[in-house]
Amino acid sequence: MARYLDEPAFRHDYTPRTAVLLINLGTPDAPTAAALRPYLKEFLSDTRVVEIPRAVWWFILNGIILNTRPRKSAAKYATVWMPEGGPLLVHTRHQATALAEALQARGLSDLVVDFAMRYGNPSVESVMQKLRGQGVERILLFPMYPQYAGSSSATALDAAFRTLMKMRNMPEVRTVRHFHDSPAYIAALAENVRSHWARHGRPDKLVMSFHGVPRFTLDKGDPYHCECHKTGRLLAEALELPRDAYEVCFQSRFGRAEWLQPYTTDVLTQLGQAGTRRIDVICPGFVADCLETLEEIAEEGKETFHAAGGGEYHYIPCLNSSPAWISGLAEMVVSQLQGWLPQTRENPALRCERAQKLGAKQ
Ligand SMILES: C=CC1=C(C)c2cc3[nH]c(cc4nc(cc5[nH]c(cc1n2)c(C)c5CCC(=O)O)C(CCC(=O)O)=C4C)c(C)c3C=C
Ligand SMILES: [Fe+2]
Ligand SMILES: [Fe+2]
Repeated sequence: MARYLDEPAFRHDYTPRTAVLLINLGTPDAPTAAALRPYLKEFLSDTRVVEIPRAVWWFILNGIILNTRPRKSAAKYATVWMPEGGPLLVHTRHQATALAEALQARGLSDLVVDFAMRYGNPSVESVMQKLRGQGVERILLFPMYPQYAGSSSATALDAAFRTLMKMRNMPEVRTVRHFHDSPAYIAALAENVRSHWARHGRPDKLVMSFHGVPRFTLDKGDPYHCECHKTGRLLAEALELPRDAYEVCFQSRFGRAEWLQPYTTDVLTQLGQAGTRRIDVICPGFVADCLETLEEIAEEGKETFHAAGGGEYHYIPCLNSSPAWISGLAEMVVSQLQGWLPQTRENPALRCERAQKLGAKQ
């Protein structure tokens, strides 16, 4: 295997470009067991995601999980699949297009905006290679996770760094670590909730459900738990909610180990048992709707709450391509790109000897 990826020969005659690369988690290519298997294998083989000793995990993953989970997960994906593909992919694609338009409207039409997925397609490597082919020499790597976690943001950046190791002419990169307390993100979330309330009235309780991670990661230094709580507090402040009007909880537990608590299912059950007349559930940690929000929260969550005796259940969709979010995202991008814009074309009179011999083309 070649040490480096194919890259275009160096040229003098183009203006080096800057790109924003949105990176999200990834989704299977189809809602089928056959498509789920390689996706789950790639995802669950990531040592940032599952920290069980490799030899033990290899047997559990290949012997049990990959023989049972693909079929079960495929059935869940089938309930949320959209005509253009998996919701996470569809929303991320829309977000990239809308962000490019918002940046154009700010006079940044030369910026390239693209997206990639940490697992599955389009892979981080393939998109970064495409960007190099487009003359991109500076990349803002933007994991689409508001709260930093080793198992989400860091592994997305690992994939980009691994790609850089395969590049002869390595571009400059900047990374976004998190944006859990960014005023633009909080304002977009608050706007999303307010517009839901303007149409449907207010609940007794706002449930903020974040993706969970194993509990031990908090003790070992992962700031994810605290960042989720800070987002929750800032969102509540923006909505002027007292502490007893909202709950922060954690969903999507995987395996038998303890994950961050309280678990969303327990909170929904308790609120139902308490006879709560109406709850609204929002998933602030996901900027795009996906299996975990549409199936686990909007569908299963509702069943859990109703089965426990609860009343009305409203799921508030993710930010997706809401105008407030896209404009907030553009604001964050512009602030991250300070000092990188604009880039200028090299003076032709100063081209190197090789380029002068090659003539006007170079
Ligand atoms: C095995 C442990 C898992 C950890 C740790 C984990 C962290 C984590 N995940 C997200 C965001 C998403 N996860 C999604 C799906 C999903 N997550 C896990 C497991 C862990 N996640 C699995 C096995 C799956 C696949 C679906 C299934 O079989 O249940 C998704 C949705 C993807 C989609 O296609 O729609 C997202 C998004 C974060 C942010 C995070 C750590 C903070
Ligand atoms: Fe997950
Ligand atoms: Fe904390």
